[in-house]
Amino acid sequence: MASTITFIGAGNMAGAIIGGMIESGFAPNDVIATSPSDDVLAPLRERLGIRTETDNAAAVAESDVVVLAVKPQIMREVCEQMRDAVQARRPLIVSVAAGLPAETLEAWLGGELPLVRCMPNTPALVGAGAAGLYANARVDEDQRRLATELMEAVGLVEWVEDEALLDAVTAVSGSAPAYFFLMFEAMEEAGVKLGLPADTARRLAMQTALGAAKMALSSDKPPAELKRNVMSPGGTTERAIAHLEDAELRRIMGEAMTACADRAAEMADELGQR
Ligand SMILES: NC(=O)C1=CN([C@@H]2O[C@H](COP(=O)(O)OP(=O)(O)OC[C@H]3O[C@@H](n4cnc5c(N)ncnc54)[C@H](O)[C@@H]3O)[C@@H](O)[C@H]2O)C=CC1
Ligand SMILES: O=C(O)[C@@H]1CCC=N1
Repeated sequence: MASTITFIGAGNMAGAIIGGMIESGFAPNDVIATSPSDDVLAPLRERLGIRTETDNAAAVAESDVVVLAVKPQIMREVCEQMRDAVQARRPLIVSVAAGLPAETLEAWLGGELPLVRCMPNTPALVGAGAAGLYANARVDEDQRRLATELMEAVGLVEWVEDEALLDAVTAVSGSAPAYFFLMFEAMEEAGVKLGLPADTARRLAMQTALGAAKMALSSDKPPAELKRNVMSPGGTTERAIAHLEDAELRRIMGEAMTACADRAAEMADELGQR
């Protein structure tokens, strides 16, 4: 039996997951997206053929899975407003919100609910997402499979058994597309300084990132060895890599990712304790 999956919130993340789901063959009629504004919903409805609803509780009343995809800052209010509908239906809850703990979300929704916390990323839109998932003790095997199926429709799924590790997942994949986009910006700017047209530099940098990722994923060699294979002794790459190592790229990445994970934990404190 097909499950009805409702997305509460229809912004960047929900749009990316829904787009990937439809692309991978989920029936548009089984998917509902909600938002207070029909202006947000209309393009999704028209582009993807999914159902939409401005009333969260009405959508929940016919759902088997409810994906919480609003900003963490308004999550409490949104959960409390649909608490009765959730308790009447008891669907599987999947939260994609950064930071917010499973226990807090479950309490805001009235308690005793199967809940999966998921940290996805926006490349889900092109079927190349990477998500970390954590299930609370009420999630049964079928629900675990359903959550896996939902997120595998848009990319890689890795389960973690310790909820705190989702902060690490946020640093490694949730926020990480932005690190690579920053790298693209920097490479394009440098390419232009070296004389290339901007669009040429951009295309070359992006294709190279795609190639490097595909190659690393399909190789049994570790990245360090693949890197060494590009570095001819006394050649150009060696010079570039030495510069990046001297500039302590590893330390900078470590600090940025620690800041990211710390912020996820901080958000849980800020938002969960109200
Ligand atoms: N953007 C990203 O790369 C990632 C975001 N997330 C998480 O996804 C969640 C959503 O983030 P974004 O999609 O970036 O935000 P967004 O601002 O693009 O989307 C939020 C959506 O919620 C809707 N909304 C506002 N009030 C509502 C209400 N009362 N009922 C229903 N919908 C309502 C808005 O219309 C908007 O469409 C956040 O909790 C964030 O932590 C997680 C991983 C990656
Ligand atoms: O920046 C954020 O808070 C969200 C969560 C992970 C990616 N975007």
